[in-house]
Amino acid sequence: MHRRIDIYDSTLRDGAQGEGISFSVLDKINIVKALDEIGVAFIEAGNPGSNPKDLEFFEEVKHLELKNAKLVAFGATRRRDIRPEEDANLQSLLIADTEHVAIFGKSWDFHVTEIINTTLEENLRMIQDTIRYMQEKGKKVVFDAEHFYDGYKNNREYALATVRAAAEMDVHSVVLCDTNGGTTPMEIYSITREVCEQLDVPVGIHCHDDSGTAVANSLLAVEAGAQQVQGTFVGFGERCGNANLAIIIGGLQLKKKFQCIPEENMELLTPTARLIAEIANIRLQDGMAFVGKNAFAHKGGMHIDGVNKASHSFEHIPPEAVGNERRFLMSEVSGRSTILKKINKIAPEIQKDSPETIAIINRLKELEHEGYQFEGAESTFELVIRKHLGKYKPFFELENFKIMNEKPAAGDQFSAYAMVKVRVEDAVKMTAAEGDGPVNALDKALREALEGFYPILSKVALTDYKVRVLDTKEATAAKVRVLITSSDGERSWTTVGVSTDIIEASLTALVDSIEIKLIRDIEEKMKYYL
Ligand SMILES: CC(=O)SCCNC(=O)CCNC(=O)[C@H](O)C(C)(C)COP(=O)(O)OP(=O)(O)OC[C@H]1O[C@@H](n2cnc3c(N)ncnc32)[C@H](O)[C@@H]1OP(=O)(O)O
Ligand SMILES: CC(=O)C(=O)O
Repeated sequence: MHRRIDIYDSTLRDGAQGEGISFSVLDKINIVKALDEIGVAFIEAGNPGSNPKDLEFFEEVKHLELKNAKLVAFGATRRRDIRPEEDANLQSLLIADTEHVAIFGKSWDFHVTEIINTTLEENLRMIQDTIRYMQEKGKKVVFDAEHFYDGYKNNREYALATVRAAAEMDVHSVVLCDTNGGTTPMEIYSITREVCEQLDVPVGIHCHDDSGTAVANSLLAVEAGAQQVQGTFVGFGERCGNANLAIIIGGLQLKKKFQCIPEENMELLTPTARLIAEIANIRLQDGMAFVGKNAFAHKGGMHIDGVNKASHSFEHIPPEAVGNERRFLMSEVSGRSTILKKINKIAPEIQKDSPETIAIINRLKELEHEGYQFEGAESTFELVIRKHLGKYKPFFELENFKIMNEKPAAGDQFSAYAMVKVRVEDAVKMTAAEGDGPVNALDKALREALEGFYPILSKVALTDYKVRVLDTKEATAAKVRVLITSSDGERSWTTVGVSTDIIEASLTALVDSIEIKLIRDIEEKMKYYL
């Protein structure tokens, strides 16, 4: 292992400056626990001078025992022309009662004279007075040199003077910020290297992603000598976001052998990223490196064939190393190896060259051509395989159904009614149900009709319903693809239907969903008796 890198997470401070992000005190506490568990060194947990919620949080968080991370409260240097003890924001920082505080100060001469409207000399005094005051109060100070790289490019001597002013005070670290996210990777490397050579205190890096290079910039800053990396765990933050720490940790620890978090916690990388996204109520991008749902999803037939022979043929690291998982996607670009894996779950005797394998691939391609997509709906594909192999017996027959829409809806509650007639062997049952729309009414009527025959269906609920119009030129006569996700509380599965009639497409997906549940039920029972 190379040197240790301090991971400094600002999800709760700079992350909270991202559009659409708002944490409750409990959300913040839960994120602190997750970050501590995975083993980041610092958690910049809020800006106590900004709002009462952050102050309340710092009061609450005192009761938490952290095993790895140190909490940091964040705020600006004192305002111009006043003493630190007169500055309300600095007083709030003290109330937060953390061992470390982060103080951001100006490093770009233009910001000093045009944004905070003071002199270059007063700004240097603001930096040193604030650090001294905090140190007198027993705090360890992280100094964030805001806009350092833009400042360096505009007035190198002055930018360096601001970080020297902080370093002379023997701060915990001086962090170089690419606040506007516009600095290129090689500029970051050479400027950071120069600063690291000049300062006697540890240097950190804080990048924003406005040029899409925040991760690359952070990695290069470490190569140039930075010892602390600031960012947010899944990358959200002001404007385009902050450097994504999950990706940085993956890159630094697995590829460059720096130690960012305890080695045994690397497998928490994906669960932690997903938990933080969940708490923040954002969707983690499927394509996110290391931790995204697609990071190890293989679609091309040749890739799948390669991965089955040797996983590193198309994977840069094993997914388990970061707690992620490999997925093989079913589609028209799948080869026989992928399809065979699915077929073998139902008929282990079938080989790659068996005529059944070829016939099922051809059927898959035909169906995709008609508008089906099985990537997210493998349950329907399982039924295609079963039907093709003769390993399928319908559980029921839908003899007929009728749907009525009503507008305005009676009592403003339901807008649609459905009647269905089903046959199970010689028994026939008719039911009617009302629903929030035709598909909801049909779903309810169908389940009600079948529950008498198959009580297990009472556990099934529809959890997601998506419609995609496939040929927009045809307007209302266009084909639609309906994806339905169902759950029985333990498992969820997705089925698909395609038709020019949205009701028919929904019905196909609904029937497949019910059949899959009944097949799983039989499989469970067989396992029990074997
Ligand atoms: C790059 C970064 O991400 S830095 C962090 C940015 N984060 C935030 O702004 C979120 C939290 N901020 C807030 O809640 C509020 O801005 C507060 C409570 C801190 C301050 O609110 P207000 O007193 O109403 O000031 P407002 O936000 O309008 O303006 C900022 C003030 O801070 C001053 N200021 C800005 N940076 C600094 C600094 N590094 N040192 C000292 N003063 C500063 C500005 O000069 C301005 O004061 P002025 O109006 O006297 O010129
Ligand atoms: C300090 C900070 O958040 C920045 O400069 O971007």
